Amino acid sequence: MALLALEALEFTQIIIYFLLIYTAQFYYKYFTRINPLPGQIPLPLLGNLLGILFQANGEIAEWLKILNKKHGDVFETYVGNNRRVVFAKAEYVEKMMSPSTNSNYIIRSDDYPSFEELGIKGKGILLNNNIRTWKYNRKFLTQAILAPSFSIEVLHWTPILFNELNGYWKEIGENSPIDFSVWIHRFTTEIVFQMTIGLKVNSMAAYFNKVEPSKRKHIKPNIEIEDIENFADDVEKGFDNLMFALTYPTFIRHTIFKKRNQEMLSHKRDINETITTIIDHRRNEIEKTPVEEKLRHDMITSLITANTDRDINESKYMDEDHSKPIKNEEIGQILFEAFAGGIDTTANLLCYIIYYLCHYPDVLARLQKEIDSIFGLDQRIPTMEDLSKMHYTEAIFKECSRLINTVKYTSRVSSSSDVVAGYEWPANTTFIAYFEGIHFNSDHWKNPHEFNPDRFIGTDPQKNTFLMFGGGVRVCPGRKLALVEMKCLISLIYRNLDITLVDMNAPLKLKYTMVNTCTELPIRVKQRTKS
Ligand code: HEM
Repeated sequence: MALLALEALEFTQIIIYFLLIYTAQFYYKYFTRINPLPGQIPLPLLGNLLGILFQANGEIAEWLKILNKKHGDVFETYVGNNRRVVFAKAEYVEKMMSPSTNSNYIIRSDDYPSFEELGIKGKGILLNNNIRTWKYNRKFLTQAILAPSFSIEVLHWTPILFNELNGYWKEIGENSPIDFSVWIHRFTTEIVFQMTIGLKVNSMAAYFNKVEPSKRKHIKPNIEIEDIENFADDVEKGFDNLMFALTYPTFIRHTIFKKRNQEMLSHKRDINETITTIIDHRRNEIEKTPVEEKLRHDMITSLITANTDRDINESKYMDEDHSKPIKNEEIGQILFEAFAGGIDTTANLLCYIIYYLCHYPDVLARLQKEIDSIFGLDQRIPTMEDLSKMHYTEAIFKECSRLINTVKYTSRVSSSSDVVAGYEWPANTTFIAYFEGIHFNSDHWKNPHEFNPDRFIGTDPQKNTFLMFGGGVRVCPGRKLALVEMKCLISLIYRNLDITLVDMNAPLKLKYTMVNTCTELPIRVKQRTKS
């Protein structure tokens, strides 16, 4: 018995010694780190997690805002034991935002252990740090969405789906509040699915049935996947999960938040299953299509047929690693990122735009004047030429993005040592370009907190002072698609509708995950009568 107690004591002592040595080592490394910057002193393993949880409500973006206010344009923060150097000034992010393919800043982040757990390590585009596969996958996405035919398709589908949306709004009537945030996520889901897999998923119809059960519509499913119409919710949950995975160190996720971690993994498995069914469905269709018959030209077909006998891709990207057909799991991750990028970012930005237009009637009047000058009383569908004339509309989009920031920051890891912001940094340093800080920096913007779309009229912002879509080699590949879709939709909305907020005093309700999500935006919709 005494021997056992002695052994237990020894074991406890060993653990205590180990912790003391670990902590001493951690703080030795911390206090002798290269280029010490202001920031909160980290705890071993936890980094600044306590500050993030208790001062910033668990949101890293909010934490950066607090540090930016306290320490200025250059500071540091810790995620677990890993240091992040943060910049909130255009000059400092210049190298990170270099478009050169020889850039030292191609890698977005280090590989978190959660990437392996989620099965996304080295896959897809957004968080893929394997430069070879990232390049290949990105080329596929950009080839599909930057082709002029893709924009033409967006112009074709946006009015059709707007008419469907407005049909439901007419039935709901002008006196009942409508949650624009939910409807617009449903709308962008429908557009993205149409553009990437060529299928209607009845996202808006299903929501109409939910809010107006007495007027239920019959929904004819195009693909037998349970709950596919609610995919926008999956995307939101996916971003929330990713943020959880990026915020909490592994041992915390596996202990205190074990249940939450399991939910995250189970949600990812469900999404994978849904996307695999979508891919199998299309594979089947392709197999059944006679060889002499042309295949539909959409993103999923381009991914499935790549490097096969039925390859529909005009230009072939091949290297020693990529001469074989793309595997299902890789196709799935690329598709998911196209869905996620296309659904959430655009939908949330449209919420900010509607909110600001309701609060600034003079800006709305100028937008309406621009739209009327392009379209008059003509109800024709917008063309690319029409969209190219919508300068004031685009300025509004930019000003809303500057003030609300759909994405508040991005990161890059240096591949070799470099001088940044006047300091020499070793290779493998992680830098954060804090967009929100840059967008509010009074060195770059006059009266930065004022809503003024005119600041984007007639002059281009100084280099790297406006980073709505990020920059450099990892700039958002969906930027053109997003602008075409949003201009087309806004022109349709304000040619046909008068929109008012249910509560003019309510602030915009936002929650930051990987994107700045508008959680609710109750509006009233009145059909516009033109005289
Ligand atoms: C208003 C709409 C959008 C905004 C504000 C937005 C913003 C951004 C930002 C800030 C980044 C990070 C860039 C960087 O690190 O420098 C990004 C990356 C990305 N976006 Fe978008 N985005 C939008 C729409 C889209 C759409 C429609 C798609 C897809 C169809 C998309 C797909 C992606 C992908 C795949 C990446 C990762 C690129 C890479 O790592 O190489 N985004 N986006």
